[in-house]
Amino acid sequence: MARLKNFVDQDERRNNFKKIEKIKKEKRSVRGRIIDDWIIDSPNSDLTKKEMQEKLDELYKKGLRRGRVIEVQKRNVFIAEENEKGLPETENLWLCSVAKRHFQRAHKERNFVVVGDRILFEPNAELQFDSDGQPIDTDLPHGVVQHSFLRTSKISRKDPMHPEWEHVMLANIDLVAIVASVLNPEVRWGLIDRFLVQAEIEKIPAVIILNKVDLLENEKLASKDFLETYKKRIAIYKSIGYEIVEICALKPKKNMDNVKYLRKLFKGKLIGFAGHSGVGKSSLLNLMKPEFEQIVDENPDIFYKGRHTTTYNSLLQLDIGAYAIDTPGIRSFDINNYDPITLSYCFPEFRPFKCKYRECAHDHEPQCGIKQAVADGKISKERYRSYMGILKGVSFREGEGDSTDATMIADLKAREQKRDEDLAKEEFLNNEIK
Ligand SMILES: Nc1nc2c(ncn2[C@@H]2O[C@H](COP(=O)(O)OP(=O)(O)OP(=O)(O)O)[C@@H](O)[C@H]2O)c(=O)[nH]1
Ligand SMILES: [Zn+2]
Repeated sequence: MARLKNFVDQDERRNNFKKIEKIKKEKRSVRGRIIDDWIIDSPNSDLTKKEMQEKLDELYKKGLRRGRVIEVQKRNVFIAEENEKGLPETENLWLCSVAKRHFQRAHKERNFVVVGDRILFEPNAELQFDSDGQPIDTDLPHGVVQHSFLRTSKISRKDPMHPEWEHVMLANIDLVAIVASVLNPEVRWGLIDRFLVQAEIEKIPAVIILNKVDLLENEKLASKDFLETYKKRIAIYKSIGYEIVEICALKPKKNMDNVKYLRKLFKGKLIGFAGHSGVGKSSLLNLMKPEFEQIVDENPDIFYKGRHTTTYNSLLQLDIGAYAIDTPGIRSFDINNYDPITLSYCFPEFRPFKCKYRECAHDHEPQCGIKQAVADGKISKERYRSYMGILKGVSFREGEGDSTDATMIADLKAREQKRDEDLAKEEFLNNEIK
C-alpha cells in the first residue's frame, strides 16, 4: 500500500501539529502580527529569535522589502508590497523574478513561491523577460525574490508531474472556501472530502459552498433520487459540524441572506477558493466585489464542459476588507500520503471511537471501533468509503464517480500514465517556475 510511504513517526507528527498551532496562535497571517522570526530558506535555521531578528534587520538595511505574492506567471512573480501591519497593498505592485539559487528545489516542492507567500524581495533595475525570452511590457518596478517566510498554512496536493513532490496550491490562508456546484458539473463529494482532509491537517477552518442551486429546480437535471441523495449528503456534513452554504451566484438577489452571510464570514480573512473547474468560483468572487473583473462566461451554459477561464492563481483584495486567492479549477487531486492515524484524525466524526489496536487502519483489523460505528449508523458509509479511498491512494479525476471499488483501484496504474500526459497540458502547470 502506497499509504505508508511518507510515514511520519507519531512524536514528530504531534510536534508538527503543536508547532503549527503555536505559530497560528502567535502570528496570524493577514490581519495579525508579522512573522519576522522565520525564514524557510535561511542557511541556518537554528538561529534564536533574537539572532533571526538581527539577520532580518540586516536584510532590511541592505534594502530588501517585504511583500506578498499575488500572482505567479511562469518565471514572473507579482508582488504586493506589505505595509507596516503586514497587509499587502495591492496598489503597490512589483514584478519580480526568483533568485537563481532557489531553482534547485531543495524543499521537494514544485515551486519556491506560491500565491499567498510572504517574501523578501530586493529591488533592482534589471528588465524582466517572459518565458519566451521576450521583455515584459510593464510599468511595474522590478525586483528579485530572495527569501520566503515560513507558511502558517497551506493547501497542497501531490505534484501531478512528480508525485514525490508536493504542490502547494494555497499559502497562508485563514479560511478555505471549498466551492462546488450542485449540478453542471455535478457536486463531487470525494473532492470535497480531500480538501477537508487538507484543511483538517492544517487546522484551517473550512466552509463548503454549494453553488448553482437554481439548477435543482430543473426537473430534467435534478431527479427525485438525486435530490434525496443530495439532501442526505448535506445532512451528513452538517451533523459532523461542517458549515455548508447553498447559493446561486447568478441570481444573488434571490439569496441575499446567504450572500450577506458569506460577506460577513469572509471579512478580515485571507480566503483560499478551491474546487473543481467551472463550479462558479469567479462568479462567487464577483458577488464580493461587483466591480472586480474576473473573466466569467456571460451566457451561463448549463451544459458547461469545464472550460477554464481562470488561468493563474491570483490574490485579490475584496471590498469587504478581505483577501481572496482565486484558483483555476483543478482537474485532478492526488492527496499527499498520510498514515492511517493522521488520516483518521482528519475525519472528525471518527475521533470519539476507539479501536483495539492503536495503529488500526480501520480496514481488516478486528474489533475496529470505526467499522462498528459505520455498521451502527453512527458514521456515514459514504464518508467511511471516502476515507478508505484516500487511504488506498485513489485519486480524484474529473469525469469519474466517487466510487472506490476494486475496478477503480485496479485501473489506477493504467490511468496514471495518461493522466501525466494530460496534466502536462493543464494550464495550472503554467505556474511552474523553471
Ligand atoms: N446556472 C448557474 N450557472 C452559474 C452559476 N454561477 C456560475 N454559473 C456559470 O458557471 C460557469 C462557470 O463559472 P465561473 O465563475 O467561471 O467558474 P470557476 O469555478 O471560476 O471556473 P474555473 O475558472 O474554470 O475554475 C459560467 O458559465 C457561469 O455563468 C449559478 O449560480 N447558476
Ligand atoms: Zn479501527
